[in-house]
Amino acid sequence: MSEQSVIEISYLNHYFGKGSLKKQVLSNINLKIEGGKIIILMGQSGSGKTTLLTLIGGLRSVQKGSIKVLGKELYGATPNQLVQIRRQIGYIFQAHNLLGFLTASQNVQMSAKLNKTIHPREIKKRSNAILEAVGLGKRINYYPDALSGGQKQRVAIARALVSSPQLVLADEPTAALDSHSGRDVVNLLQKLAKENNCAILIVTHDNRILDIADQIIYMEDGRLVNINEPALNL
Ligand SMILES: Nc1ncnc2c1ncn2[C@@H]1O[C@H](COP(=O)(O)OP(=O)(O)OP(=O)(O)O)[C@@H](O)[C@H]1O
Repeated sequence: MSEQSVIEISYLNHYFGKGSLKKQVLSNINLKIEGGKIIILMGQSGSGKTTLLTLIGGLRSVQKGSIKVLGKELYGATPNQLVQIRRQIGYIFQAHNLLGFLTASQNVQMSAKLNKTIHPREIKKRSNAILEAVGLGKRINYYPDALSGGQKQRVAIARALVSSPQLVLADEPTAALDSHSGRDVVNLLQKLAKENNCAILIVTHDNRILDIADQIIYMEDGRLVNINEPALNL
């Protein structure tokens, strides 16, 4: 799938509010992301990064324009179709959202269960194998409270990758981490992404992780500006 677009966005516009309070937050976004690529999305606070990420992730409805994710059009998609697409995407957020009453292994297994492609008998084995791969082999039965920030974020990565998604969306995955843990987490993300030929779109303010990107794109007032073409808008 490496040459095919995992994300294809054309003339996407998005608005918040109604009537005189209506405000345009995304303007004519066009973007293609291919399989296996790591794309970093940067931009000032309020420029529209999270709005774009949540639209791509099927977490809000497309109002105008087109977003195709893994070949499926999100514009006009029914809630049921959006659920199906969401199951094919791995999400990693700043607040890792682990369930405190489940162990690391159970948190990962729960995500794996949602993906009907994994045989029930394989779920535990796969979950523990991926925790091993992120360096938590000795912590699989720990509850989140007993793990450090970096370890929790590794569980979140394991959870996002357990079903081998072709797309991972990460919103500020290193924001809560010190520089050492942040570096570990992105190195891991890069390694696992390349192994699984998975595209990763990362929203970040963290300049220390830019080197892992195949491409860096900037957002300014709801518009995309490619770093390779700075004359366009900067
Ligand atoms: N639910 C909402 N209702 C109204 N306005 C919103 C809503 N969510 C975001 N906005 C506005 O849309 C614009 C884009 O917000 P968004 O969160 O996408 O920016 P961002 O680039 O991710 O910012 P940050 O880096 O601070 O997370 C901002 O002006 C914000 O105030």
